[in-house]
Amino acid sequence: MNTPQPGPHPTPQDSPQPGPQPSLDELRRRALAAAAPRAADGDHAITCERLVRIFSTDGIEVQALQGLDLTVDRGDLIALVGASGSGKSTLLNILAGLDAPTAGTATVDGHDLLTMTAKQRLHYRRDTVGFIWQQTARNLLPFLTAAQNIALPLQLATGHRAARRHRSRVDELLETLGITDLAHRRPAQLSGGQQQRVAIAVALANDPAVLLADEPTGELDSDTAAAIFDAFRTVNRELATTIVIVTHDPMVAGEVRRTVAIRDGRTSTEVIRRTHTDEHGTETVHEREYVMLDRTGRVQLPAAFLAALGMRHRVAADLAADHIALHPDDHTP
Ligand SMILES: Nc1ncnc2c1ncn2[C@@H]1O[C@H](COP(=O)(O)OP(=O)(O)OP(=O)(O)O)[C@@H](O)[C@H]1O
Repeated sequence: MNTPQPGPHPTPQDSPQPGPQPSLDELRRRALAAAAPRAADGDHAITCERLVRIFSTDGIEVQALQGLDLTVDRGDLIALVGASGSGKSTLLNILAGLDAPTAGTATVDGHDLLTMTAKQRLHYRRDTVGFIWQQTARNLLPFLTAAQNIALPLQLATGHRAARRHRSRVDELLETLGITDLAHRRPAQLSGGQQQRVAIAVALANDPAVLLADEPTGELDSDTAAAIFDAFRTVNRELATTIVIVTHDPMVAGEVRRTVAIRDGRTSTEVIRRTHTDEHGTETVHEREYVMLDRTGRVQLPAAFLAALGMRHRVAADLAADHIALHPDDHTP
């Protein structure tokens, strides 16, 4: 509780003496310093704080991201879910370096996405992130074979100098994704699921720190979608790549350890799944839903919980040894 403390009232002597006004440059420097991201956190592949993206079209402003907070640990595999228009693709495009945020902070593998120059953004897109689109045809060049598609980002990064190294990287990715026998086929000779496997290999070619996928199973039937998710899990396990997948598919969201829900341009709740193996080797999966806690201590409680207990404008908060209890407001004036 922030109770005002009794104390001496300020007197004219206590008031700051008028001094020279700071220059515009000085004010700008202070504002930038205050807004600067905190020191890069070694454990986090992705950190977003109070991320804002405003689109202006025909004089109308849409606030697609409204102060979104998200951290993703290195090596994590997470699903981002949310209703249409909640801001999932906007977030993914920012993380991919395809779009720039309006305000807030966003750091991926130590790269500050707000202050990047156009040239740095180009390098970032090529070396730090891999991206997979929903439209299978958009991920691959139709006139190249699967192996040539995978080799292309390597050649763009280092030229043709390291051809032998490129070949072994292509072979390694074909094998990890179980598509070695498809190496010489063009996209039109592959099924949708096979094309997405090749697309994952293309996105991984330059060994990115983070792999981003926007509805990668949206055009696939459920069996093929499950197989693609298996491929993501294999890549995550074997190559330790951090993976963020936007999806509408509740089945897909149920397949990852962490599912983060976005609502109205903010992260709202997340579900963490833990697998427990007992002494007989039997596995059980435990699920727990969490709400986000931001740096100022704000939490967004699930609407269904609030409605169930009739909680509206305020709640009574009590601190216990290991939890905080929230009770409906029973205060009668
Ligand atoms: N380029 C743009 N110009 C104007 N408004 C945009 C633009 N891109 C997105 N928006 C708006 O921002 C909001 C969030 O859109 P976004 O595409 O991120 O949602 P989404 O959660 O990915 O939706 P979906 O699941 O339907 O793809 C929407 O209101 C959308 O209309």
